[in-house]
Amino acid sequence: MIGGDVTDPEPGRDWAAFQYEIYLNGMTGAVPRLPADPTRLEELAEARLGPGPVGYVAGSAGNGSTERANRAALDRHRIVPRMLRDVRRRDLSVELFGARLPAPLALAPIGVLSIMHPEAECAAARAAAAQGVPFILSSASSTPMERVAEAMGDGERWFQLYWGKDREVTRSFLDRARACGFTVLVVTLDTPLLAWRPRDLDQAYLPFLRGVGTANYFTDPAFQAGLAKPVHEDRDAAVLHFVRMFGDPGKTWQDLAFLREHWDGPIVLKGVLHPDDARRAQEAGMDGVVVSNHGGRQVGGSIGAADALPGVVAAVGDRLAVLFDSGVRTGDDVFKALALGARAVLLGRPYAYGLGLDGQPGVEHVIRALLAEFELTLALSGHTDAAGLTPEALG
Ligand SMILES: Cc1cc2nc3c(=O)[nH]c(=O)nc-3n(C[C@H](O)[C@H](O)[C@H](O)COP(=O)(O)O)c2cc1C
Ligand SMILES: CC(C)CC(=O)C(=O)O
Repeated sequence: MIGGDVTDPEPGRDWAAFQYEIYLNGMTGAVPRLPADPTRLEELAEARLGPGPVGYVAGSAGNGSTERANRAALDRHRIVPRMLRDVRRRDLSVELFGARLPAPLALAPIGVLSIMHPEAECAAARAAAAQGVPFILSSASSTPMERVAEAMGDGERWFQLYWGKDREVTRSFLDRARACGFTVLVVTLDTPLLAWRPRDLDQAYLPFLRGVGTANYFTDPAFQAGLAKPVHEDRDAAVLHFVRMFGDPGKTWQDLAFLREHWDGPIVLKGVLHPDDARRAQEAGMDGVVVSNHGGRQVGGSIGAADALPGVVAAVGDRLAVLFDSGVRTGDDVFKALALGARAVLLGRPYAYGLGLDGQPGVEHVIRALLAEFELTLALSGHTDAAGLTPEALG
């Protein structure tokens, strides 16, 4: 039986070595805990956790056409591999907001993760930290940000803000996030209201109404100040207050000045799909945008996110960091997004399924599999630097 390293790895950087780890473990009879094909995760998670929680994660706005458009847009772009280009040394690292990341990947903000696993955000954040990938903590996490920050040690952490109606709560969230060592603020623009989501409506499954995803709010002094009675005395009233204030359909571009004033670090606007909105982000002093349609969960019939990416990159790519999510499932999706001009991608639903199936190791498996496949795709297509990909790599 072969033992030891078979891939000449540089420790901690050779993502592709995961491929041989799986083969070699399998040869000793160890059954892989999760499949290598990420598209099987949803089905396995549903079998394990049932239709409510997995339906919430998998569900979309309207009839799901935006989610399908996300896949179609990525599938339409094709890689044109080049040969004989010496791809022994590969560099997946990228520079983002003054930090060097080992790979062009962060975990997308996903709220309410306790519906998938009891260790919820703490397990996902630890997995991200162990793999050197930034973890973006949702405002609607099921664990208070202080506990998640403590669980993940010195791992790179960004904070996603749901920019609600109460300024004092926003100010307090920013203060708490800063104190917890979150470096980048990700402001989600596409969720001022919750979309029409038929699957959740038919199952009457909305985590907040069950008190999940409210932990940052219920532990917040500014939020508590808006309640007639303490949370433990009237939980239903606290949930209703949360539902009423977490989104704000009244916000406009002018309001960004408040965030710029109260957050010193980089600010990234998530949910930008139009080049003019990207230009407005730049004019408002923002540092980056995430081209995203929230995984098709907000606007049915929307443009596929990868179809929106080239226009946004052309508008602001030389001045702002353009990130991408919505539909990323495989290593070749990461390759395509980078070739279209994204600096990094955010991974969404697949890591939530990995969490549901196997907690922290499940999330680590999903991250490693994605990056192994990306590194192999990069090399087999004749490229060595993630940061150097351009549209020329595509047909
Ligand atoms: C269950 C679930 C909860 C989410 N919660 C948030 C959230 O709290 N904040 C946010 O900005 N985006 C949230 N998102 C959107 C993700 O950050 C990301 O944009 C989306 O999952 C990308 O689509 P994909 O998972 O299909 O690739 C959520 C997505 C899912 C599936
Ligand atoms: C509406 C949110 C608070 C959670 C979310 O972003 C989502 O479910 O897509």
